[in-house]
Amino acid sequence: MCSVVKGAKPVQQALAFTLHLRTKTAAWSCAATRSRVLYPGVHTSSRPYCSRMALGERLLFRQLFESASSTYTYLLADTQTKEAIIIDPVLETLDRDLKLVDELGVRLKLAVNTHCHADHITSTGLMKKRLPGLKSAISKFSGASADVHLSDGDKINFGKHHLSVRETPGHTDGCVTLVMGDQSMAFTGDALLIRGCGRTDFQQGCSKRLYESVHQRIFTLPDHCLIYPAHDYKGQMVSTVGEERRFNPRLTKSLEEFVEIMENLNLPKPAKIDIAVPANLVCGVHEV
Ligand SMILES: N[C@@H](CCC(=O)N[C@@H](CSS)C(=O)NCC(=O)O)C(=O)O
Ligand SMILES: [Fe+2]
Repeated sequence: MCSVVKGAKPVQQALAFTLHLRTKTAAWSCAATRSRVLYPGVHTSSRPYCSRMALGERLLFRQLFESASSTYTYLLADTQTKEAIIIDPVLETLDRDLKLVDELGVRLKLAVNTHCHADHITSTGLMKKRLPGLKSAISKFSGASADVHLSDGDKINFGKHHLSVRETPGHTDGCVTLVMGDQSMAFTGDALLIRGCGRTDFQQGCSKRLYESVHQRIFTLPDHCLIYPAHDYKGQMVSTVGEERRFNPRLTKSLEEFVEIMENLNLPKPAKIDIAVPANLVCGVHEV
């Protein structure tokens, strides 16, 4: 049964985190061909863990990409019970994602958004219509409607696996990072991007809060913990906590320098912000 267990205490969480050193050979896929198609001129084949398909016993893991908004969607499932969850699915790739779910024979139980996205419309609302029984989830601080409102410490169970919810506000009030139970991987949404981070100039953004979120709630994970963000604009697919702690050009700086950097990004606003935010506040579909 896939479920969200509310309000696990930090001590309980810590006990649940049994660091599982994986000695078995994981299944890998060849990243080179796909990378060349998706990102001409960008060579990612030197980082084979980018296309890691299974991290260990009974875990199915897929990283999917939506090219118009450069969004990553993640599918995770227990290969024995077939219970699955999807993170940050995009409207434009709904059919692709549902086809994959069908082909892999997994049962999607929960569609989670890491935050109320400003650049694309989520497919969670339409996905629920196509898959009766599917529930949606988003942070209680997002202001968005969903079947489940997530809080810090909640556990999202799927089969024998779970993701722990860590609130990581700053890009928006309702940003969460989802951490695998064994802390082997973290889905950081737009809080922490690879060698970057989410902007803080709209949707209640606050650079000081984001800095504290990343340092206190993400950089405290083990160095080997894989970082899977919601976006990448340079063809990068995965990083680690250790890498970002050492090489992130924004978050290796002092708080004061970070705030200064964020105040001077001068990014154009996302092209779809005026339609995406209102739509995402109602799960991606306006009720008629
Ligand atoms: N050009 C894109 C929007 C790009 C953008 O603003 N990305 C966001 C994440 S989506 S809310 C961001 O935080 N970027 C940080 C950065 O440093 O790039 C569009 O028009 O959609
Ligand atoms: Fe965002």
